[in-house]
Amino acid sequence: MDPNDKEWADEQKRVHMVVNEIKNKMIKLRERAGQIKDRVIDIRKNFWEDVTVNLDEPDDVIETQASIKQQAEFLSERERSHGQVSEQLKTLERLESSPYFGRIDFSEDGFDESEPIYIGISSLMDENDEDFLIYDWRAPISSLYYDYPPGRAKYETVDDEIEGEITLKRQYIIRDANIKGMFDTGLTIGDHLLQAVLGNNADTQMKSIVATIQREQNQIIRNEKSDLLIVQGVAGSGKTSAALQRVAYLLYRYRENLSSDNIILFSPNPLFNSYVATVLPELGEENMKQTTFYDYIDNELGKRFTIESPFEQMEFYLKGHGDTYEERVQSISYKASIDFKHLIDQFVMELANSGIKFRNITFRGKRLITKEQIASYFYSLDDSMNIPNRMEAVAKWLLRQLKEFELQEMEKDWVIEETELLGKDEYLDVHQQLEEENKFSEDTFDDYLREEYLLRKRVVSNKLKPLKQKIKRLFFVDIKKTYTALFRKQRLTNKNGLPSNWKSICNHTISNLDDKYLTWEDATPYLYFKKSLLGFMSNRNIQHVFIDEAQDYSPFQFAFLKKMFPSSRMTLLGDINQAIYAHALHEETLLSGKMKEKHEAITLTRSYRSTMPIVEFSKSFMPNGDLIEAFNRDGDKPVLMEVDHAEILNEKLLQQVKDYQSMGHETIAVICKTMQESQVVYHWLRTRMEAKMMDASTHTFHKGVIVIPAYLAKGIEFDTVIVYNASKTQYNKELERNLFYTACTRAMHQLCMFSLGEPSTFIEEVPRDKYAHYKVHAIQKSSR
Ligand SMILES: Nc1ncnc2c1ncn2[C@@H]1O[C@H](COP(=O)(O)OP(=O)(O)OP(=O)(O)O)[C@@H](O)[C@H]1O
Repeated sequence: MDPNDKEWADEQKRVHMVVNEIKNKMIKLRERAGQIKDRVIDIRKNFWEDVTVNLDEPDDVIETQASIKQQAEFLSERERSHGQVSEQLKTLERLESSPYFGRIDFSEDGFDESEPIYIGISSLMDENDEDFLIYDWRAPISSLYYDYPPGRAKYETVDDEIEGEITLKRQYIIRDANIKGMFDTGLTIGDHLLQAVLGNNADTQMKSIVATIQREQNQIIRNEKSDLLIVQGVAGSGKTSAALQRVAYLLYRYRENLSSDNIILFSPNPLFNSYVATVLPELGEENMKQTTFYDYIDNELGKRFTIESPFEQMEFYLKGHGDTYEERVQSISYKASIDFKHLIDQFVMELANSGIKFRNITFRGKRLITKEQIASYFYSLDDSMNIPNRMEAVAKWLLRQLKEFELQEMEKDWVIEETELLGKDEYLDVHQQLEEENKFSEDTFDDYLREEYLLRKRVVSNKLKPLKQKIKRLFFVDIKKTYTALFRKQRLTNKNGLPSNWKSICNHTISNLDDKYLTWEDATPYLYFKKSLLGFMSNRNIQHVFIDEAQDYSPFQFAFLKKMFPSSRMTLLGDINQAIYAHALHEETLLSGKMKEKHEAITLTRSYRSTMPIVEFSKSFMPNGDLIEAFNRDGDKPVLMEVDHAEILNEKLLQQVKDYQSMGHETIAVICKTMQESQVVYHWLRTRMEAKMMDASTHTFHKGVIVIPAYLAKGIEFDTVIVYNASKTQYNKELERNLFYTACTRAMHQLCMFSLGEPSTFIEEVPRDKYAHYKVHAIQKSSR
């Protein structure tokens, strides 16, 4: 639409009117914030003046306490409302520059007039608080905007379905209260706007997509019915974006009962956490809890074990050779399976009758209760109780035993000696206690004995405290030894379904456990086993669990998470084509459509991240690639440069990076296959230009030239991608197909692949017209 149109002028007038209203509201709110702040300062200053303090009689003490409590509540209520007003101000500040991005004119059946609905990141009422000037994008009526082209349409309210006709659908780009662009749109939400958004440079932080959410993405965002929602979406189809806008939607929809603390997102790596950190705050919401599955496990087991990270496991896998390589691949695959979980469950059932290993309870080098006594008590308990409940009963029994022991121990010489070593404070404390308890005792000798008694009690109790705490934490169960017994026992079996190298796998597992080392494939089963004995203490505070890159979770890991969050709704998002972990090779991934649990599945087939030529190229070597659809954004064909010397490769790489920089690209990723390769490339590059290395410990994402292994680039995107060595020797095995696909699909605008020698078989599968192929024999010379 043209800025000279009358309609444009009218719309601009409305923007000014709305922005004026926002400004007025801000003035009023600032005034209110100031008043509340003054009041808060006032209350803090005069806190004690307004409290009646009287400690003469017990009744007076109670009254004083009540008075203090009341005053404290009054203060925190004021502080809370100050917080709320500040939040409202922040939202208005966000609206001030760009109050809305969309409009639909909707005429509800049964009403004559069609009403314009303006949609923005938050609602805004008019001066009299009667009419909506802006509707929040998450309001029920706003779904019309995302779901329908002009014509018949309907939306659901909490208890009704409203039908009618959309007579107009319009999009705006508004910056600093000026309309920069305005489009009337048809079927999909603004190709124009989407083209503009996707054509921008990559950012180090993900952006919100509320202005251009597509219909199929909206289905994910607003899904309220499913307890388990599984999204299979091709690379760049907006899975992560949809997940984050879904969090914002849920926080709005259930704002009475749901807060960001009730939502957890499992993300693929620490870098990803910072990459997505700004989306929710941009939408006026707080971030949900975020963790990686590794951090979650490490938090539980990291004190007792060194735990291999999934990336270390990946490095092992990608090396592709070694004496025990095949055996370990088998082990990874089996330990990821539900069969292995069944094996553990079966073992736990047997342990209910015998076999759990316990630890002796010792104190000052002396065995107080032997492991045999504990075992005998445990197995004497009613076996209709489950194991964790029996463990709790054992803990209580042990604490009772300790209490008896404590009384006996008080008489020992060492205790008397230690009372002499107690500090002045302890003496004073005991003296005071005695004074309170024996206020009117006049017998000094008696008082002395009592004092001594209390001191001895204190010495023993202090000494026993750590032991009691350990008992409460059920440390008397020797989990490692019990778990090891599973493999000792198992290595004798040769059942169907077990890997052919099972005996050897068992031996390796035992030796790792002895060394307090957990491989990544062992970590979840071990924790699952531990919790099967000690109790899951499931996290009922979490109401929604989001798992991004869900294809990388094994069926065992998923079953574990279900058990940890039994009452939570789950949203799993992933792409089977990006499954790169070894267990995914033989085992089903969560997204392969064979999930047994009741679930709803949504498929996203359209890729928004990369230009059409990049999508066309990368889908050509993927099975079912024809189901991947490219968003229509033009760009250069991917380039393959085949070189015959590592030196030439490096020189060409340098040249290519410089070319991309001169084209204005800001994030340029050199993607390698392994960490080792990345380090070599990084060391070469950084002596010639500014470059950064990203490894598993990188927590923030910066613009510039980045060297990164493919598996760490998951979930993020770059203006341009250079695949360092896309040769046949590097990308050949089936899982390497997915790794290569993941690498290529990180590119938004340009993709270049170098190949030292013959190119990867995957590239050979791509029709020749989908990429440019250059063979470079010497640095200056290149031929087509
Ligand atoms: N509706 C949309 N409007 C604007 N941009 C979008 C939309 N959907 C996706 N995008 C953009 O496409 C890119 C890819 O999105 P996102 O990272 O959410 O995809 P993904 O499916 O999680 O990708 P992958 O699995 O490859 O990591 C992002 O830059 C995102 O902003």
